Amino acid sequence: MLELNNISKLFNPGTPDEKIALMNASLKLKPADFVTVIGSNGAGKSTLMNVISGVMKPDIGEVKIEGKLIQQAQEHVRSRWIGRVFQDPMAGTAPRMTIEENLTMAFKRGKKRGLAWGATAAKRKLFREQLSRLGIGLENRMSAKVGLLSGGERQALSLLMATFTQPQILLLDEHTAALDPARAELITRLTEEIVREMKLTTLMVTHNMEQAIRLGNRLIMMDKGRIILDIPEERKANLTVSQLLGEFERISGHQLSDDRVVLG
Ligand SMILES: Nc1ncnc2c1ncn2[C@@H]1O[C@H](COP(=O)(O)OP(=O)(O)OP(=O)(O)O)[C@@H](O)[C@H]1O
Repeated sequence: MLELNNISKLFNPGTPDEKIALMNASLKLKPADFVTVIGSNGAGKSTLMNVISGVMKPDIGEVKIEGKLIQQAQEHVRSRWIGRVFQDPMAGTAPRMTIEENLTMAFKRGKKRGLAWGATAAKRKLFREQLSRLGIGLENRMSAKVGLLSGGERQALSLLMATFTQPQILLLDEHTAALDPARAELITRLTEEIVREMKLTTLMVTHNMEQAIRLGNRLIMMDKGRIILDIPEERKANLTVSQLLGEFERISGHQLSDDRVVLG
């Protein structure tokens, strides 16, 4: 499904400010893989997401979706195949537009099959159905401006918009980190449901170690631009947070230094 081959990305190469963001990173995701990603500060997690979504071009290496090289495709073109939810609830939606207008944008981006663009009543019915899945009453507020929603509501809408057209890849970039615990729990539950129901191939960066173990079927660890460990489902199922941190230390030779780490 998604294939990264020997991706490297340096910032400010050849200067005293040189930073290795990715170094020879390779990763293959099978359809419906749900992979959680943890790592130290500056390990390259966001850069990995940026290289996949087309925000950044790698210096070297290949990005493939379903066997096709996509590194020449611009970010807006890739957004047909790739859905992304950011940490900032303000990032994925347009605040001055209504919920319905925001959903229309997401709908247009992917052009959901089988529904004519002009069929307004059918479109509205679909939006209402999708919103009611979130279970937070947004289906009754379709003409409300998105800027008026709470952070949690907005992030739920961002998640819905990112997955609306069943993207081939879903990127979740610390998407619960800026929310209070109750809202983070809601978004986590919705994520699990949507990913499972739609069988989405998903990559989720998190600072929450318990979440990294509990969610998904694979866990990868990053350090200094490299993927240092790839833990399959069987091993992940019985892992504890202290074993996970011990494993990180054993392989990287140092403790996980993450100023936003949540142990669980
Ligand atoms: N635009 C940029 N210009 C210069 N250096 C950058 C840029 N973006 C990232 N870096 C550097 O690349 C390295 C990887 O950064 P990245 O943001 O991918 O790490 P991360 O794992 O997401 O970190 P964190 O968990 O702290 O957010 C870091 O050393 C960072 O300082």
